[in-house]
Amino acid sequence: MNITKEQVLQALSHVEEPDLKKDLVTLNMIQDIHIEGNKLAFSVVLTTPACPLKGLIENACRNAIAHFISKEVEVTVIMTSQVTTQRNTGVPGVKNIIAVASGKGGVGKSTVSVNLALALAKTGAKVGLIDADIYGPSIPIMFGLEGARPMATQENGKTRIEPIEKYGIKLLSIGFFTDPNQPVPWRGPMVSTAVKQLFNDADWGELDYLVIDLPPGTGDIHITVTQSFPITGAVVVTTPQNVALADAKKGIGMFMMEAINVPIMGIVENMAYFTPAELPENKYYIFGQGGGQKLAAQLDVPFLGEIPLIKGISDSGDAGKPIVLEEESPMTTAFIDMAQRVAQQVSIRNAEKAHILNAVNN
Ligand SMILES: Nc1ncnc2c1ncn2[C@@H]1O[C@H](COP(=O)(O)OP(=O)(O)OP(=O)(O)O)[C@@H](O)[C@H]1O
Repeated sequence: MNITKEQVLQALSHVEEPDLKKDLVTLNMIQDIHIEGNKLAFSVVLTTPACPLKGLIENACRNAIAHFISKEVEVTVIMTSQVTTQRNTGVPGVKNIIAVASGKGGVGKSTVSVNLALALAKTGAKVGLIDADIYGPSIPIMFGLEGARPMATQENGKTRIEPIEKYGIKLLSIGFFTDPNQPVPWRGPMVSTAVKQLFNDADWGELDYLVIDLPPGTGDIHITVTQSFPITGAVVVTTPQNVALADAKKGIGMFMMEAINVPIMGIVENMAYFTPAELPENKYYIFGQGGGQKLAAQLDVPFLGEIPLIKGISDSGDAGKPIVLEEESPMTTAFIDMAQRVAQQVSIRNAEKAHILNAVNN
């Protein structure tokens, strides 16, 4: 059989990337085509290793080759990725900044930030995490790093902070620089300077995603961060109760304000239902069902998933080993699904931005 590269590209131009709504060839996602007799190999370069549609896209490619060329072709598809970016994040080497916020305190914003960062890393992405929650930095405890002090060096009169590496991600917490036994009353300008240093003075290296755990509510830090660094998008965490949902709505309203203008990547409903460890298929919606989903529909923003209330989540946080690190548990699946949806939103935003930039330049 004589297959040509043109035939392969022609066949694969019938495969659409479901999120980006263009075909794989136009999106330049097909690379390294090798043909030897009836053997064909090529790479599909996805926009994130956390792509939830990986399997679907691979199958569509195989079907297109069988349909448009021949069923006799032996196809090897290599699924790889190159995370996209469309803006200068203000932090060299960092492609995307994802802010995690909540209207109310205690809804599980830090739990979601940590498990989101680790889930993205688990899919193969390069990930960093900043804990900017000055009122209660909980990330040191969740990583078993209480009392840790990151290395700092002086370079040409500038301080360089080395983020701490654990469980495959790089992290810095405002808590590494304060004494938990002597809470300092932070003043506005001090906070802004300290938080900016976590971005600017740290050696983050190359990162696909930098996740930032913001303090609850809306305040100075939100304004500092969103105005100093172009955020790819915000993930808003809520619990199902009406008070939490009302506060989440306020939080989303803040990001949507003209002066702030951060895209909302979606809502995560934490503690959505209770599941007993011994009966994981039983779901008890003790605080009411579907509130997060309804809010997302009302505000026309994506819904990123429900995370159950499970004692293991809080135990693992306290024990310094977040639950998503467990190999096989329904919780790991819930957090990985959520992380995939977040990565999907990042890719969609970046593609939309590229489209707008192209339209402006042409
Ligand atoms: N899905 C869950 N199941 C069980 N416990 C949870 C869950 N999510 C969070 N928790 C627990 O609830 C408490 C608060 O969570 P977390 O610190 O993540 O909230 P937060 O919104 O970041 O709080 P803060 O307002 O202090 O920043 C922690 O003890 C955490 O372990």
